[in-house]
Amino acid sequence: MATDSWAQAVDEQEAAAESVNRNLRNTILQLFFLFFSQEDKAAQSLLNKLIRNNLVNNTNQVEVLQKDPNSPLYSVKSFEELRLKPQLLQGVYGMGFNRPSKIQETALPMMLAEPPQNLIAQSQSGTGKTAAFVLAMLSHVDPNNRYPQCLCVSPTYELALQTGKVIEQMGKHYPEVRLVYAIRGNKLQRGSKLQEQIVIGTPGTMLDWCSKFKFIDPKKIKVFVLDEADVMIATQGHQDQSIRIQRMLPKNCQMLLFSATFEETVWNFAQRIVPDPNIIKLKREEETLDTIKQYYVLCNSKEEKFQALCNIYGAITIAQAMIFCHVNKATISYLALWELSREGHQVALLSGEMQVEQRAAVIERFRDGKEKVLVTTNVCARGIDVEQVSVVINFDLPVDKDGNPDNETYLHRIGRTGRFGKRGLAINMVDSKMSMNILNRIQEHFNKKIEKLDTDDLDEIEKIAS
Ligand SMILES: Nc1ncnc2c1ncn2[C@@H]1O[C@H](COP(=O)(O)OP(=O)(O)OP(=O)(O)O)[C@@H](O)[C@H]1O
Repeated sequence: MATDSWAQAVDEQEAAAESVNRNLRNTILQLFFLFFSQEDKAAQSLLNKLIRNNLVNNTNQVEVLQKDPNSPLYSVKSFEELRLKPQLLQGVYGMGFNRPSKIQETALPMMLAEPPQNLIAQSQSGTGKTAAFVLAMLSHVDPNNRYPQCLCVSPTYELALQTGKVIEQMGKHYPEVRLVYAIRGNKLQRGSKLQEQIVIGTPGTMLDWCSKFKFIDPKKIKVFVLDEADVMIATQGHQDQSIRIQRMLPKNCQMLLFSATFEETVWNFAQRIVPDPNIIKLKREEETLDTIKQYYVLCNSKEEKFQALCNIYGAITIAQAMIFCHVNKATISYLALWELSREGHQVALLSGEMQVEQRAAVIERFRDGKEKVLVTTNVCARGIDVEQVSVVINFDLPVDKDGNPDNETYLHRIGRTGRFGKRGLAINMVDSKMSMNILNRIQEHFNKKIEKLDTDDLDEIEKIAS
């Protein structure tokens, strides 16, 4: 049985590789044809597209990065050396992962040690944190025990669904382990006792399931994961609920906190609530990814910002883009429903005011490539993993409630592109002295220069994308 599924996983891998090769062969033939017909511009544009779509260089690039000690994808070990169960190795390879990333290689031995150790871990966006804690949960469950043993809490409904999918994929060859979603709308009968070993959900429903409805016996939990831990701690409601869940868990329950960002006060708080933790922390200058190029565009009005957006779209091929703006219905509707669609783009709109089920459906369509542009707010800033997002646009810069730069949100937003070694482009729209000041403070905070881009110069735009 195990051998069959292994063979099937290998077949799937080979079929995927074969289809990539076929596409590559066709495109290269097309490229030769264009060069020989002296269609230089068309050939150049196709070549750029090829590179941007990562058909040529992404696999190579990941391999190169995984050998570069300065890259967050650097690893010296194989997944075998991390001593994963054979079923999980099959899951990992079935997902097309060849080697662990730095965070996976460092965090997994700590998380799998006996006796279990707590961990607070920071690693750049898109470097495989989810896979790391999912593997830890799947490794710790005892499939013979039919009750919840691992709880994983995410800040949003759609992120909980996305992480659940990763658990399902990684655990594909480990069918005895089951998963349930503690999210709004998933109604269980009163008095039920869950048999699934892993529960993934949002903090409010998870708390209700542990305390009010008693679907989960918190005393039997072995692993408690807080994904996007800094926002779980910094947001009042999430913090209360997460801490109330934590108080119900046994003293020796393993606590795992993960995020790409930990503001100093949040980091200190995390260390107070997690007993004796292992710590993986980035230096400030390591937080940004070199694979994401950052630019800003000077504009005088909303209309000019929109024109800049159109120029960018006119100059480069964008696989998929996410455009972030303030929680302002008027701007969102202006961009999504009217202007961009009128320009012929397939645009989706996602804001926090929508029903959660509706939001999940929008993300699903975007993930499937049915829409190429997602206009959204901070509700999508964190965690969402859509491989084809090659450009992130901050139509409005991220600010906190006092109007100060929200550095953490900035990092999470731009991290929706450039996932796992891919190259990405982040473009910030600046439309006032105040927003220039915010951008400057973001640059200072990360000690990273954000270059100016003239969107009236199409050649310049083409250059930054090549
Ligand atoms: N070892 C690996 N080899 C190849 N791809 C990987 C590996 N680990 C993770 N990935 C892929 O990299 C992408 C990013 O991973 P993931 O979503 O876990 O990042 P993250 O660190 O949790 O990001 P974020 O901070 O945005 O939440 C995913 O598409 C995932 O499938």
